[in-house]
Amino acid sequence: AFLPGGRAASPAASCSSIAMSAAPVPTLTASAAAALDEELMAQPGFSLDQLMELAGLSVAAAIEKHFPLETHPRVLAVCGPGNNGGDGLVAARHLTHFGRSVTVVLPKRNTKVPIFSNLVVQLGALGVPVLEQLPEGSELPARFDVILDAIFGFSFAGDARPPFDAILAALRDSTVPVASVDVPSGWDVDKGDVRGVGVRPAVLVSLTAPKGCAAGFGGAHYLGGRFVPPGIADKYSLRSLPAYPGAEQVVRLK
Ligand SMILES: NC(=O)C1=CN([C@@H]2O[C@H](COP(=O)(O)OP(=O)(O)OC[C@H]3O[C@@H](n4cnc5c(N)ncnc54)[C@H](O)[C@@H]3O)[C@@H](O)[C@H]2O)[C@@H](O)CC1
Ligand SMILES: [K+]
Repeated sequence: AFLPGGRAASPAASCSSIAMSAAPVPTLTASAAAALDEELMAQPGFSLDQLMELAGLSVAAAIEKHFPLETHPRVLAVCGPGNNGGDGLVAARHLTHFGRSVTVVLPKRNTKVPIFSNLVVQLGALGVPVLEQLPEGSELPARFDVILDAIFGFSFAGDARPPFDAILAALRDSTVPVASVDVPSGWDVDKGDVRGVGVRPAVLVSLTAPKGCAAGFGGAHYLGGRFVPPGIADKYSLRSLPAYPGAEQVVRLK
């Protein structure tokens, strides 16, 4: 089921579209995604905590749908220094409540913004190990059934700096299936894996709307982040995104 088509793009929208299912799915450029994010907080007055909670819940729901608990009980959530990493911390908490055995890797702790410290405390209360370093690449297949890539999202730019460069390389080489949050880490947000150094996810969970890089993604593609009001959907030409069925937190695009 698709919502009625969107109106003409506003200058701020910077949207294009990708043909992935029955109808073209609109995409956001990195700059439009950042502007939309700010607008959600300024106009309907969402707090970052609210958006991050819904985003992380969507990610956990996608993992729950795609990777059965019986075959994929052990999840490694690798979390970066920004809000993409925050989504990963939230998803790790929900996945633990869903019955998964979750381990978090958080190489750079954000101690300045209380949201992040609180998320780490919440994981501690659930007994989730929070590591500073990625386990050896050779250990990953024996210890984990799925890796959540919450390293970088739509604000990533340039070459990944240490220690994330080595982490990206290890995930890229691993045989453990990767599920990426919003953007496959290491990919150019608008153009895709142009440098050939990014992760190679089996699953992508786009938040709010797919970013331009999703056009080059061949795996299972979900949309989550169920918080966009009609006025903002119109402004960014997102009206033609698929509707979420019932109480679902994700909808599969491909
Ligand atoms: N409206 C939305 O779409 C929402 C987005 N959220 C998430 O927020 C993400 C964007 O968050 P942010 O803007 O905090 O940015 P990111 O999480 O994409 O990354 C920013 C961090 O990465 C670092 N960084 C950037 N390039 C780097 C490089 N080359 N090497 C090493 N470090 C680098 C920056 O210094 C910063 O610490 C989205 O992708 C999504 O996952 C959600 O949390 C909330 C709602
Ligand atoms: K990511």
